[in-house]
Amino acid sequence: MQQFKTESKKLLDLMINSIYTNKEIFLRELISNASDAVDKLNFKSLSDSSIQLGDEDLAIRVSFDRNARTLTVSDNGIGMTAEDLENNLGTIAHSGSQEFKQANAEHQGSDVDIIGQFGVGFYSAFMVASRVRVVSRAFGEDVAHVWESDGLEGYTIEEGERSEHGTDVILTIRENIEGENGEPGENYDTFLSEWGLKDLIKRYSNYVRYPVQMMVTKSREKERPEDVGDDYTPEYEDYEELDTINSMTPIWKKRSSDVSDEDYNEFYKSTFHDFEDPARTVSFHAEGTLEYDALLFIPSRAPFDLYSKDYEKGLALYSSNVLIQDKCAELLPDYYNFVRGVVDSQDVSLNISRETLQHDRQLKAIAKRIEKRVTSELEKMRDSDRENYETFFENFGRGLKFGIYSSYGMKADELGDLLLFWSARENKMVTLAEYAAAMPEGQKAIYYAAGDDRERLAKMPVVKGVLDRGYDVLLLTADVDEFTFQAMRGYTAKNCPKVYEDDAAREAAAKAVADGAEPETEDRFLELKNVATGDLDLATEDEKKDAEQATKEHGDLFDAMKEALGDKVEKVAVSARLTDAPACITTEGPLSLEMEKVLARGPEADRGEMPKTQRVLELNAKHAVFDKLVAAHDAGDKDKLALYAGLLYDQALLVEGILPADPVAFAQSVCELM
Ligand SMILES: Nc1ncnc2c1ncn2[C@@H]1O[C@H](COP(=O)(O)OP(=O)(O)OP(=O)(O)O)[C@@H](O)[C@H]1O
Repeated sequence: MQQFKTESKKLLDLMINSIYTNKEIFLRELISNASDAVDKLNFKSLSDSSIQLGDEDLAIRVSFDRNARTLTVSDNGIGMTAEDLENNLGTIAHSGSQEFKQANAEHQGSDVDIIGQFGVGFYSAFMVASRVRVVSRAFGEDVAHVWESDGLEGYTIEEGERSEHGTDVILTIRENIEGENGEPGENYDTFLSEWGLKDLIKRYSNYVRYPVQMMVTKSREKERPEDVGDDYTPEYEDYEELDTINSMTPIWKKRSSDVSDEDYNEFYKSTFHDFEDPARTVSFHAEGTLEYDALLFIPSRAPFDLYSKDYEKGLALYSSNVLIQDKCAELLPDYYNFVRGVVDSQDVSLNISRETLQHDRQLKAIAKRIEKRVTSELEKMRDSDRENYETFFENFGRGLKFGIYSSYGMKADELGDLLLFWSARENKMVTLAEYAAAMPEGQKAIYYAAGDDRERLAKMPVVKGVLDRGYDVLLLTADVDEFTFQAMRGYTAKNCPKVYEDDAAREAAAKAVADGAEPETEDRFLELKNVATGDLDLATEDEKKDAEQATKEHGDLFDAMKEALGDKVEKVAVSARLTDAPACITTEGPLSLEMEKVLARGPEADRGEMPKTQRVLELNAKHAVFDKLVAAHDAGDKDKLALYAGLLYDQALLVEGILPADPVAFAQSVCELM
């Protein structure tokens, strides 16, 4: 059989320039290799008693020399022989670490956490280095070897010196490239600066299990000379000290019973840059085909940019303690975009650049589980910690409602129970289930009113009308509320009690159920009804009769008023929902006044595609104003009737929070009347 021939130069070029989107990850790759090398020696020491290692002996060191433009990553791990250098660094896509993992698969426990698998990470060094020199001495060997390459033509291996086992990877960092013609340049100097390197170590390698150390410059007060007076100003000096930069132990791998709330809170605040403790912390370990640890936080307050388009949702994704993605968006649905946290799995199949996963389905499986956990945590909070849940809902409720609306109600079953709305009767936030449970027998709908101000809504005649009949009204004040309700028909059908046409039907059904039979009477689902739209079907038989009578009697009056109002209204009619107020505006069809208002602020209005409400001017036939209307009409005073009709229409809109289309004309009409 013929062997494939590889064009190594081209392959190397591909490796260096095409795999990674982010140059800075080279440091993550070199530190991961160093960690693997230390891990291998550690593993060897566990099975070979002649090797004595103290835990504190094992470390990774990062250093740099700005003048020589070198950056060195050193470890005192297993090291490489000349043959290893040839095999591992001279062969692209040969992973000594993967081989090691396979060879020792049976004996590995949690003491080993080998990261390398593809055999390419090392070459990422050439993204930032013009030359790489590797000085390595294998454990148990007397001589060291030096591998060197400029990443273009090939490499050399020679004998060299190193005082003990381990490896130094020395990069000659490229010169900065100036930006040209508006194109950004490249600043390689950050890889030769203390803060730049510290930042990268913390970001990508914070949880590597061995210490990553670096000499750092610190400042201290100089010793005070003796006999100094009170006016002595302290002097400071810089000094250098070896610091461990990474925090090593991933808190999410610890059992939650071993971690204090304070530690979780501290971790949350420092990692996700919040100054308040999280409202909830959830940590769990998933087992099965895909094993992973997850640590999730529900913040106490919304970040200022939560609703801006720059906000990025996502959880940090780690594999073998190394950061793969800062914000893996696929792990969270949009409506849980506020959740922060970490997922760490050794089992996920990474793509070669270690920047994403190869298999979507693994992410999907994790995301599903996370969603369930967040939902149940929120339910727990809703039921046992209502005050904090209300704060949570104030912060993040809009996203949940939007989740129902934008999924066309598909998410209503999951999210519907988490919603809270203001109850006008109870004067507090309630869930739909709580509303339904408190309904008096015979109530056929969940009533709501929508507008931007709760106080104003509570005073609306149509709201009072329903409250007076003994039914609670939910006061919705968020833009998305009514749109969400429209997507929740399926929710009430499934999750709320059934309702019947009348008492007799309900009693017949209850009796049938008690007798163990199928109820013959038809039930229907509890509708969500805006108190200012359509027929509320609340009038008593007497009221209905009165309304019919008034309609018959004053048909001409209504026609005349409709004529005066023109296409502002569909019709003028007798109201069955008003008690004290003279008139109100209601709508027919699916669009309410509030929805029209919301849409007028959105892109539909800019495109000139605004749907219009079908408005009805409803009159209270028992109000003194009605008598005035009748009198004006009977006297044939068309002008007066038109004036009254216009005024009633405008003031009814004002009550709804809508300014008259022509405020000047409205003011003039009021004066005329006076
Ligand atoms: N510091 C080191 N000490 C000892 N061996 C090393 C060191 N760095 C690299 N190696 C060897 O070189 C091999 C190739 O390294 P490289 O970074 O290219 O790939 P990898 O770490 O195996 O896989 P991945 O591409 O997934 O990171 C490693 O598998 C390891 O055997």
